[in-house]
Parts: sequence; structure tokens; C-alpha cells
Amino acid sequence: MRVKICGITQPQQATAIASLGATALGFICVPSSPRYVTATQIRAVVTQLPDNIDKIGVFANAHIQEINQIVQDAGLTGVQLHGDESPEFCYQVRKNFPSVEILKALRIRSLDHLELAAIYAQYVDTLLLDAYHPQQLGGTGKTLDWAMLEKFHPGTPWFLAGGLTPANILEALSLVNPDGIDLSSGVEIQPGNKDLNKVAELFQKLGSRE
Ligand SMILES: O=C(O)c1ccccc1N[C@@H]1O[C@H](COP(=O)(O)O)[C@@H](O)[C@H]1O
Repeated sequence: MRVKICGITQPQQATAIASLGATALGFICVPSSPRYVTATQIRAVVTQLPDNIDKIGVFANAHIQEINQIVQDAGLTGVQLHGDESPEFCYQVRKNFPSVEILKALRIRSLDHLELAAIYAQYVDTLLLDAYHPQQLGGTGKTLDWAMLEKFHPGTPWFLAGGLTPANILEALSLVNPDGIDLSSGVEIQPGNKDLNKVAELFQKLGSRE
């Protein structure tokens, strides 16, 4: 299973988290976030990481030119669209970057909202389900109703996100069968400062399932 740890700001923490077993690291390119990092800061982290780690930039309602610039300057291998981007916009990003993984985050309010997944699945490589929060775009620590996702099979790979922690990950995975998981605030001391003990605990819990 893919494991993405998001909201990375510090190079030493990135390499430690990769060594612990993360397959992907996420960098928040949303200026209003307390976890925001510039392309220069991301590049400083990315150059320290092994090639097999996915380096994913998280954007929300950004202009396509800005995404283009940051992908190139930072050396990203993936783009996560976490705002209100339309399927057409996702398709434009996909066309601009054929060799970059495009992920669309859906902030799920209700069962009806899950129907959007089938539409977006046609235009992106990967979906990511996060919990809806009326004031914040992401990194909220709010969980989804996992039972609602027991039969979720969108026809494209997908990540489960939203309020996952070392304490609740096994319960979540007993109900849901995603291709990957994505954690941010659940493995933090404060926004952008990751708690390596919690990350280690996460991988220990995941290891206990095998
Ligand atoms: O983390 C942020 O600050 C953020 C800001 C804007 C868009 C997305 C953001 N983070 C994403 O939120 C989810 C879940 O986070 P959490 O585990 O509930 O804290 C994750 O996909 C992050 O990429």
C-alpha cells in the first residue's frame, strides 16, 4: 500500500520519514496554509530524497501557469489538486504533464458527493478522498465516515485521507480498502513539524497487518 505523509517542511524530517517507509511525501503549495512551502524550499528537500519516493505538490485553485512553474522549479513528480478544480481543469493539467501523476482530492460532504469520483476518475491518475470542512481546505484532522466507503471502487487508484492517525489507522483499514493512505496533522507536533515517533508508530501498526 502507498503511504503518503503530507505537509513536509524540513529536509531532515523528509529523509527520516522516507527511511521509515513512506512511499510519497507531500508539499503544501497553498499560500494560506500554515504548512506552505515555496518551490525553492521544496527543491531543497526533493534533492535529498531517493528517486523511488513520490514528491507531490498540493495545490488549491491555483492558476495552471503557477502549477507549471512550481512543478519544474521544485522537481515534483505529482500534483494534488485539493480545491474546486473542474474535471476540465484536471484534464488540462494532465495534458501539460504527461509524466507527472495527477491526483484530484475530493472533499466529501455526503454519500451523493461520492458520485463525483466516477467523473474525475476519467481525467486524473489517482483520486484522494478527504473530509469536508466549511472553513479549511485540508490538513483539518477531520475524518470521513469510513463505513460509507466500504463499497467505494472508483475504477482508478485512490488514497484515503482525512484525520488518519496511528491510533485510528487500523480501524479505518478494517472498513475501507484504498490503494494508499495520506496523513498530515495526525503525525504532527504542530503544523509542518512532523512527529517522527508518531510516523514510526504508524509504520509499526501497518506492519502488524501483514
Ligand atoms: O495540510 C494543509 O495545510 C492543506 C492545505 C490546503 C489543502 C490541503 C492540505 N492538506 C491535505 O489535507 C489532507 C488531510 O489532512 P489531515 O490528515 O486531515 O491533516 C491531506 O491530503 C493533505 O494533503
